Amino acid sequence: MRIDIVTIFPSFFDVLDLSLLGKARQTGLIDVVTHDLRDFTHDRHRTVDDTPYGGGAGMVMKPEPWGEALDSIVGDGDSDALLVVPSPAGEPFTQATARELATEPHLVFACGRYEGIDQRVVDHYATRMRVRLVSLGDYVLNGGEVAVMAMIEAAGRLVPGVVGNPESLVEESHEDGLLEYPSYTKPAVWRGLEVPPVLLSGHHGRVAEWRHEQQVERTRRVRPELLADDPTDAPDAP
Ligand SMILES: N#Cc1c(-c2ccc3ccn(Cc4ccc(CN5CCOCC5)cc4)c3c2)n[nH]c1N
Repeated sequence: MRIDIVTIFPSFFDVLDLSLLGKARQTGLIDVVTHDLRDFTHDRHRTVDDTPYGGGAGMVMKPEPWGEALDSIVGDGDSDALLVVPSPAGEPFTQATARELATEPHLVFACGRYEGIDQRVVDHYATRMRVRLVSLGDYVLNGGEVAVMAMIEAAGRLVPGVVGNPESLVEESHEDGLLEYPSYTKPAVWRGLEVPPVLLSGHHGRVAEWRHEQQVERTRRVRPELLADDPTDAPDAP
């Protein structure tokens, strides 16, 4: 997988050299390249923003640098790459979105700042490639970098070979539509708190049953809307 990130803060993504994704980069499973948007400006101040047409607070990111930056990545014709634009107005980023991104051979992330990117950038590239506006959640960040970091981590760990034990990806929160069960390790008693006895029983069937019950109970308590599609698990179900 090739990942290109356009941002005015390229060093923000240096942390991707660490941990799982660092190893994935070293082994060539995931190739991440950052591009400084200011390298695609031509004025002395390397200007990337200007005042909004129609008035309003804040500044909007100019289309010209974005056009030059994105053309340098995907060329000036049609592209098979997927352009992902973090935005408060985007579709919700979910585990399903992460799974979809993990199948893409080439992702290009456009990290906006200020009040966002001139709309014509999205409109122009939508004529030449797939473009998805995606939101990390219903809160306002100062730019796209934090969102892109989360999206790369969520999708990157699903790329085959990145996570050592693929089985660990199966029983995770949201993978099966439920929140994860509680986990325990040694010691068997800690500050007077015991590990649930079923987990010490060695009976795999009972352990699996208990873990699923915990998932359903936790999901019903914390995220009942995730159960709404399955009336047998819905809250107060008969
Ligand atoms: N993913 C994600 C995000 C983002 C996100 C993503 C990308 C950028 C680029 C700039 N910003 C700052 C910003 C602040 C406020 C607003 C709203 N105003 C715009 C002008 O009209 C009035 C309303 C927009 C942009 C960003 C925020 N926030 N929250 C998420 N889940």
